[in-house]
Amino acid sequence: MSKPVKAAVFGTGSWGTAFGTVLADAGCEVTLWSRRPELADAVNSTRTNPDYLPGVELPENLRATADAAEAARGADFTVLAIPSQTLRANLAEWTPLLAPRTVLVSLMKGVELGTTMRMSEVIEDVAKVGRDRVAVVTGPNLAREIASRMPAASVVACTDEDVAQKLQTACHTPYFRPYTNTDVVGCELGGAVKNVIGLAVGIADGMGLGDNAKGSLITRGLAETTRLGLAMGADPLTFSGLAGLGDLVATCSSPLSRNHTFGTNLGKGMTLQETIAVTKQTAEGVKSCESVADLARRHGVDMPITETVVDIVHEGKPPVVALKELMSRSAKPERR
Ligand SMILES: NC(=O)c1ccc[n+]([C@@H]2O[C@H](COP(=O)([O-])OP(=O)(O)OC[C@H]3O[C@@H](n4cnc5c(N)ncnc54)[C@H](O)[C@@H]3O)[C@@H](O)[C@H]2O)c1
Ligand SMILES: O=P(O)(O)OC[C@H](O)CO
Repeated sequence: MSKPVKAAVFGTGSWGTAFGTVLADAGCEVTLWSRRPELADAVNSTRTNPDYLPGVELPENLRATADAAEAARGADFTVLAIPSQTLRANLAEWTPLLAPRTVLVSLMKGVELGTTMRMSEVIEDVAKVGRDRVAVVTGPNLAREIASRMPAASVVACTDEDVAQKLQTACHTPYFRPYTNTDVVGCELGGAVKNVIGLAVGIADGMGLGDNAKGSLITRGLAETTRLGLAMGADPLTFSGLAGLGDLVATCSSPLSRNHTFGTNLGKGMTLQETIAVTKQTAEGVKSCESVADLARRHGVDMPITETVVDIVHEGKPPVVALKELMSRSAKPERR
């Protein structure tokens, strides 16, 4: 009998715990690394994650530890599920502990501030591994639904198709259907930019602008994501797939999305500080809107919705003023 696949998941937040559950349900032996020992103890003693996924029963073959070395030991897959902006510092600490041939898997949907690096690039840079040892999981995957074993499809991206297929097998369950893709650039951009568009749609919802506005923002948001992707060498078809359109639809329609909810609060008139105070979990678009806008400028790509989100979130522009400016941009053909 072959040995079970071992997975270490760094991050016991919503998605780390939910994806760890997927891996465990698919037959892997899973160890979650938790920053706080008391959360690791709670996971092991109650078989739940009371802080992030209360009420969801966790599988027996998933356990937690606050000891990073213990989590990393012998892992075939080392999954990273922490905020994008802390990845570099966290991974620098964990790199000496990694199992020799482990595949590093990013669950994160963000772009690093300052460097404008995608998460897989940060991983290659810090852990000094080739891109064939780095994979990305992305798509319409709201953690709470997946932890409740509700059906979803996803994308497992790696430049090495064999590695993508191994991870696909490791996380395939009756409720979680992963597809492989070798377009890592497109898959990561789809995931990071949808958070920014999710903020924009949330703002529009909070302002009560209606479903036509939502449909327009999703579609034009996808157009600007695709423009950026093309400039960065991504396959444009990736953006009509799960990592692009699929994730945008889920994020922009769900009250479970932190980015959508964050935007809704801003659109209703809460200040940035008030909105941050009521947001308990990672809403990546709040920081990544700046790095995505930076990336767009570096590639000479026009991203008006992203720029508008930056203006509202970071420059304090009132949403009504931003809306007026967005709508009064010069008229142009749809495909440019
Ligand atoms: N929640 C979802 O539905 C979902 C789905 C797909 C992708 N993602 C992405 O996954 C990533 C993680 O999101 P999440 O939902 O699990 O967030 P979360 O806020 O629920 O959990 C974040 C985890 O990171 C830990 N953490 C926070 N700051 C840290 C630091 N400085 N050092 C080490 N650990 C730290 C927290 O303790 C927590 O365990 C994000 O990039 C997000 O966009 C989330
Ligand atoms: O809660 P959000 O806004 O981070 O979205 C969660 C997932 O990325 C949806 O696929």
